[in-house]
Amino acid sequence: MLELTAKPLTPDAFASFGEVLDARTSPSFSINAGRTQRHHDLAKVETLGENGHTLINIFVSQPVSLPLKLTFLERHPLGSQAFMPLNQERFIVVVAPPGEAINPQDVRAFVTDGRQGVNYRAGTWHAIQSVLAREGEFIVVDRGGEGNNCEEYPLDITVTLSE
Ligand SMILES: NC(=O)N[C@@H](O)C(=O)O
Ligand code: NI
Repeated sequence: MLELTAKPLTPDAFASFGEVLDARTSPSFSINAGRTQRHHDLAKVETLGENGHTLINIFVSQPVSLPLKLTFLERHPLGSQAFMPLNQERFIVVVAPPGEAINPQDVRAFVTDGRQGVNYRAGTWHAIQSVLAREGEFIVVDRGGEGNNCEEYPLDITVTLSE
């Protein structure tokens, strides 16, 4: 059993797994006659394989209980997957680097602060969406198309929050 304490999510700590989506830490430029700041091109959307194309989805998820007990991580080899909360929901992120096997020492657990989203790079191992405290609504941008784009890797992980 791998036991992890989730740490606050930061762009640097997450850089090898994908991108953090956050208007507070990303550059922007003014559009719409100055009424809007555009935080432009924040993450790489990958849609690989046959008929690969981008999907825009809404996930409505029930909260997880803590400590979070995981029995697997999953990956999407053919595409990236981004989650952005619509109502400042916090969620737990558990990731491991792309590869055919997971080294338990490389698994990392993070917790978001409500203003952050994530984009998992294609092939990054991750826990399925794990929203905290209340039902959560998320914009999810990922890949549609042919082929199997969801693989699971059995791994028992318990995640706690330090707070
Ligand atoms: N299966 C699905 O659409 N969602 C998962 O990939 C997830 O990461 O939550
Ligand atoms: Ni996923």
